Amino acid sequence: MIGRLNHVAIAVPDLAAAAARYRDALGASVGEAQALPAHGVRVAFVDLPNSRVELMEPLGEDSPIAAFLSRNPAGGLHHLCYEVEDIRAARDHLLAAGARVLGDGEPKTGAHGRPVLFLHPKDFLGTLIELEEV
Ligand SMILES: CC[C@H](C(=O)O)C(=O)SCCNC(=O)CCNC(=O)[C@H](O)C(C)(C)COP(=O)(O)OP(=O)(O)OC[C@H]1O[C@@H](n2cnc3c(N)ncnc32)[C@H](O)[C@@H]1OP(=O)(O)O
Ligand SMILES: [Co+2]
Repeated sequence: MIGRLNHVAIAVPDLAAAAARYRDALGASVGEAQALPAHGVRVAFVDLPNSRVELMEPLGEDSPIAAFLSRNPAGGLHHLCYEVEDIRAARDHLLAAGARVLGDGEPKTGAHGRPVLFLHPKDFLGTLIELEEV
């Protein structure tokens, strides 16, 4: 069911500082920051030869990554995003298998303009998983 690794996300307290660190210390190519108010984050993608890193800072009062950052004030690995061909079929398969799909279970539009869903970290070895339909 899951295909390519689309991105690995890092939650950070300061996106500009994180982007500068990747650019200056690691010589990475970091895209423009994009605010995603519907998701409560501002993100910038680090493009790599075989995948991407998503740097994310909280946006707004109810950011879903605020609590994570209070537990990890310097930042930390936040989620893995896998690609799927049919996100609703994947969701239904996972629900039937007893996994928890976060939110109301309806795919939302992600940073790449494609449908995404999140799976509870406690159901997947302590790892928050995002699925993105491609
Ligand atoms: C979609 C746009 C963009 C894109 O790529 O296109 C993005 O990726 S946006 C990313 C930001 N949005 C989300 O992360 C949405 C899904 N996340 C959530 O709904 C919450 O973050 C949630 C429910 C996973 C965690 O909420 P919270 O941090 O408030 O903590 P809880 O007390 O509810 O957590 C329960 C339990 O899980 C552990 N936890 C929390 N976050 C993570 C994590 N990222 N990785 C691993 N484990 C996590 C937390 O420590 C608690 O564990 P416990 O042992 O019970 O203390
Ligand atoms: Co993501």
